Amino acid sequence: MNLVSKMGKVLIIKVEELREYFENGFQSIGMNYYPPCPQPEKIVGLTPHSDDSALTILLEINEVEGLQIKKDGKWIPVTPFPNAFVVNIGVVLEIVTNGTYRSIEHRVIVNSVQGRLSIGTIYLVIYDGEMYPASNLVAENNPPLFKRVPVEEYFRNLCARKLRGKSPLDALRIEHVQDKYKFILDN
Ligand SMILES: O=C(O)CCC(=O)C(=O)O
Ligand SMILES: [Fe+2]
Repeated sequence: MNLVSKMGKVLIIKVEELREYFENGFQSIGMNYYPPCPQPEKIVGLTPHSDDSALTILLEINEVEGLQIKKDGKWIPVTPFPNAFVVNIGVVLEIVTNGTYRSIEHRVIVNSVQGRLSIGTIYLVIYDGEMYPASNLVAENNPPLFKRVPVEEYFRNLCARKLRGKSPLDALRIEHVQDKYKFILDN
């Protein structure tokens, strides 16, 4: 809540709205072990994905490289930093911040020498609520980029597919380009 509140303050999201979303959200924890592999180029540690959390806080326990983020179509390694967390924006915050904070696509690759250990906590919204862009971040010249969706429905759709390829977030995107063309045609 502390981290999310600070982000909300910077973006001028109403505190009540943040509470509604996050105060009774749940947190879970997961540990990942990527054993060394003699032919690392033939396998994937963790397939490319965006986190479906609000925030993910990750500790690369034994500081072995492997995490990569996709930037401008290229995979960039995230070099482990001693005693530091990696904080990832998840799709929930992307929706709430109306796209101001983006959830970045990432993956994990393995190596032939050293196993990699990480531990992540994910923080989520309340299950019986709805996800939608915060009201202060939506205006006539800044339309909502995502449709409002019940959290439960979003995660049901998410579980119906594998952790692969397009996120169900893409199904929620509102296309505004057409509105622009319509405006040009109408005028
Ligand atoms: O092991 C890692 O560094 C990343 C794990 C991850 O992306 C995840 O659990 O969602
Ligand atoms: Fe992840």
